[in-house]
Amino acid sequence: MTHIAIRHLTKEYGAATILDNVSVELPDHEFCVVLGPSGAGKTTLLRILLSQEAATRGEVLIDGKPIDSEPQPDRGVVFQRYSVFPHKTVLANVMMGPQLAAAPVTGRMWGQKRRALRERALALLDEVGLAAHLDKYPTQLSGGMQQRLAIAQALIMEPKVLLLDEPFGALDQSTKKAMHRLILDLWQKNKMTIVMVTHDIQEAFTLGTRILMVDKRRRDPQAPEAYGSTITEDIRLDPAKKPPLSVVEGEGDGEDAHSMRAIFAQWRARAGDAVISDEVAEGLKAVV
Ligand SMILES: Nc1ncnc2c1ncn2[C@@H]1O[C@H](COP(=O)(O)OP(=O)(O)OP(=O)(O)O)[C@@H](O)[C@H]1O
Repeated sequence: MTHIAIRHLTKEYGAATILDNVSVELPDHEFCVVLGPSGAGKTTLLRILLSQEAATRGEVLIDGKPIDSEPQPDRGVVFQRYSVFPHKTVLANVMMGPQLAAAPVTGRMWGQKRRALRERALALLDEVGLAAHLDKYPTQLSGGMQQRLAIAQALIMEPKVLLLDEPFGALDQSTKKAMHRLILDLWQKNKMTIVMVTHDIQEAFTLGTRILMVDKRRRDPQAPEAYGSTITEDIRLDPAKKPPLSVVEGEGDGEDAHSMRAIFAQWRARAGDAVISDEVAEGLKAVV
């Protein structure tokens, strides 16, 4: 069970307010997708969830306990790029995290423990489709393969929460689709709670059980940094009743709330209220 509670979270950098009083509860096994304009504070929110940044005010609780002030293996992360070790092979990359956790200085592990870890790493690499590339280095892999490796690297730590910061943003469409199938499969199997940032509305609808829009509610043209972002839309999607993705068309790129609302409206018009939960239908009445 992994329940995330974000309570009255505010983040300021000097005089600039980035996040302003953000509160949300994410139940166990939620696949939460965060959309919002560039600079809205999406990555900042992920970094706070990861303890790479401290909140100015407010708190984050996982299963009722405030998160540790340092990054811990209970929360894994995959960024858009550069999260694998370039000088290590695929297999060594995946074994590295548990080795460093067991022996922070040397990163070495011996005997039975090492054999067990190797077995686990091999199974995971098989799951993400990299079993045939164990001895390659990241530069010898395609972008999609590098992201598969980054996902395996995060999952070997058995995180309760997986944080994804535009992990598929740099991939071509067909690789992206394959990665979507993979991440949904891993999410089901591993029963983790996922929080993912993306600019891609189609991706949000494909993957999410919950979509949060992060944006400013108030703007002062004279003082653009005066107000921070908060959650302006909170949509629950019932995975059992999702329409085919072809229903989610539109030009929106997740950059603005307006295009997202237009897509919700279009989705409802084509698919009907039956495909969305009552709660979502209520939410839609409010925004459309
Ligand atoms: N360490 C920092 N010091 C000062 N300002 C920062 C710092 N980190 C982020 N910011 C500012 O916080 C704001 C939000 O940045 P963040 O990266 O969270 O936005 P984002 O929504 O993820 O944007 P994008 O979609 O473009 O990636 C930006 O204005 C950024 O300049």
